[in-house]
Amino acid sequence: MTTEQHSISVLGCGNIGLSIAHGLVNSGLYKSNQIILTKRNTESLEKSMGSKGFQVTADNNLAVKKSKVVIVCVTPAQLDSLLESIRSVINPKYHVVISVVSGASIDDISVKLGSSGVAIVRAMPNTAIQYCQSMTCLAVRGTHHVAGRAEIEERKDQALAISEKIFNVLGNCIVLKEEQIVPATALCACGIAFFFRAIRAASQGGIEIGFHAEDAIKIAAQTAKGAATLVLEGGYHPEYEIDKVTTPMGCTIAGLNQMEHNGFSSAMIKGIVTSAEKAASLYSKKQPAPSTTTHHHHAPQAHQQDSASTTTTSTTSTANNNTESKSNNKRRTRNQNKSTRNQQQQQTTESNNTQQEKPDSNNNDQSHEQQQEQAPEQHQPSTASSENNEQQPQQPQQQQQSHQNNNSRRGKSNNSRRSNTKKEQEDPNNPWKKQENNHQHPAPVYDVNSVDEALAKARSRNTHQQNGRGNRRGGSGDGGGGRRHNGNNSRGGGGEGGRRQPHQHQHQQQEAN
Ligand SMILES: NC(=O)C1=CN([C@@H]2O[C@H](COP(=O)(O)OP(=O)(O)OC[C@H]3O[C@@H](n4cnc5c(N)ncnc54)[C@H](OP(=O)(O)O)[C@@H]3O)[C@@H](O)[C@H]2O)C=CC1
Ligand SMILES: O=C(O)[C@@H]1CCC=N1
Repeated sequence: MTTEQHSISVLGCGNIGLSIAHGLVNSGLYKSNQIILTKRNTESLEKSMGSKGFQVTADNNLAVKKSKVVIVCVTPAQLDSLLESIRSVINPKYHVVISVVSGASIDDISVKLGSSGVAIVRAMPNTAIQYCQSMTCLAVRGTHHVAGRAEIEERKDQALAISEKIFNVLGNCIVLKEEQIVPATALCACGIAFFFRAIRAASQGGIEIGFHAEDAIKIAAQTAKGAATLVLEGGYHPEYEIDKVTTPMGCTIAGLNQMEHNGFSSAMIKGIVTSAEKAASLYSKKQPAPSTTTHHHHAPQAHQQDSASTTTTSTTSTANNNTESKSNNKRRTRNQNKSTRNQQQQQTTESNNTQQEKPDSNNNDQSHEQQQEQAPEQHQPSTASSENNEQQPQQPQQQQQSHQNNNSRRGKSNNSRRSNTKKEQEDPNNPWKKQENNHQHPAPVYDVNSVDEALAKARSRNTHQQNGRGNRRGGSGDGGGGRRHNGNNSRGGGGEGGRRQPHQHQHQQQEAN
C-alpha cells in the first residue's frame, strides 16, 4: 500500500477538514501536493492552503475522480447535496468514503450515493488531528447488512484498514460499532471543547490569584497535558492519580471538594449527555440555514463574562448527590435523561438563538482559516455553516442512535506516535498562538513501511500493558460505571474511599492487530 495508491481528497474544507488536511501533512503521511481540498468558495482556501501546495478546487467530482480516499467533511445540512453531486463519479469498487459528518449513518450515505456497495467508514476525530493528537473513533457498517456478500465485506475491511492506518498516524483511533459514533461525537469530537473550557476556567482562576493571562493559560494547558499523559501513559485511573496529589488536610482536596460542591463533574457529565442527544438528531433534523451574516468576535473580556455565567448556572450538586447513590444502571440512565431533558429545554432556546447567528457560508472559508490562525481576541465561536438551499426535509430512514448503547466492539487501538508539539516560534503580536508555519509541525516522515513499523511498535507497547481492567470509577454523579458510596468521599464526588487500585486504561487493553 502506498500513499500514491491512496490519493486523498477532503471534501468540505471548513474547520475539521482543514485540521485533517494539516494533520495529514504534519504527520508526514502525505505531502501537501498529494491532497485535494474542496469547498464551494475557494478564494481564501487558495490563499491559505493553495499557497502551501495543496490542490484546491470547488469541483468535488474532479477531486473524487483523482482520489482513492474521499473524506467528507461538510455539515449534516450540506451532506445530501454533496453526496448527490458526487454519486455519478463514485466507483463502489474503488473508492473509500470516510465521513466525519455527525449523525449521518452509513445507510444514509449509501442511499444518497445510490449504492449499498460503496465502502464507507464513519470517523469521528477532533481538531487536535491537526497536530496528530486526535482521538478518532471509527465504524463500518454492521456485517448483517452485507451478509453473504464477500466482495463488499472485503472492500469494507480494506476501507477500515486504510482508515485505521491514517487515523492512527493522526493520533489514536479505535473501532466501534456504528451506533457508538454518536456518543463518540460527544465524548471525542465535542469533548475537546469541554477540555478547552476547563483549561480556560483554570486559567481564569489563575489570573484571579495573580498570574498574567498568558502565563495562566500556559500553566493550565501544560498541566492539563500532564494529567492526560499520566492517564494515557501510566494507564492509571484519574482518581488514582488524584489520590497522589491530595495531601491529607491539604489544599488540593479543599479545591476539589469546592468544585464538586459546585457541580463540576455533574456539569461535565450532563454536557456530554446533552451533546450526544443533539448529535443524534443533527442529520435527521437538519439545521435551518443561518439567517444572518454576523461574525462573532469574542474579546477576552467577553469570554470571561461568558465563563462567569457558565459557572453560576450550575444547579447540579443536588442532582449529583442524588445520582451518586444509585448504582443501578437503568435508574441512573433515567435520571440522566430526566436532567438532560430539563437542561435541553433551556438549551433549545439558546441553540435556536445561536442558529440564527451563524455566519454566512460565503465568508465561511475565510473564517475557518482565521479560526485556525487567529488570536483569542478575534476568536469566533465554532459555527457550522450552511446555505439557504441546504435546508433539507427530514429523512424518514434516519435511525437515531442512542447514546446509551454501550455494547462496544472495542477495536484495535494504538498509541501510534507521539507528536512533537513543541512551540517553535511565537508571533510577537499574538503571544497565544503559534505562527502559521508551525502548522508544518516537525514530525517524523512516514513512508508506508515506516507507518507499519510505527504501528507495530505501538501495538507491542500496548500489549505490554494489557492486563486486568481494574476498577472503573465514576468521577461523580451519574457517570462512570464503578461502585459508588453515598458520598462521604467528595473528591470526584463518587469514588470509593481509600486508596485506589491501579487501573489499566481501557484502550490500552485492546488487542492491537
Ligand atoms: N468541527 C469539528 O471539530 C468536528 C466536526 N465534525 C463534523 O464535520 C462536519 C464539518 O464540520 P465543521 O468543519 O465544523 O463545519 P464547517 O462549516 O466549518 O465546514 C464545512 C465546510 O464544507 C464546505 N462545503 C459545504 N458544502 C460543500 C460542497 N457541496 N462541496 C464542497 N465543500 C462544501 C463549506 O465551505 P463552502 O461554504 O465554501 O462550500 C465549509 O467550509 C460536520 O458534519 C461536523 O459534524 C466532526 C468532528 C469534529
Ligand atoms: O459541534 C458539532 O456539531 C460538531 C460535531 C462534533 C464537533 N463539532
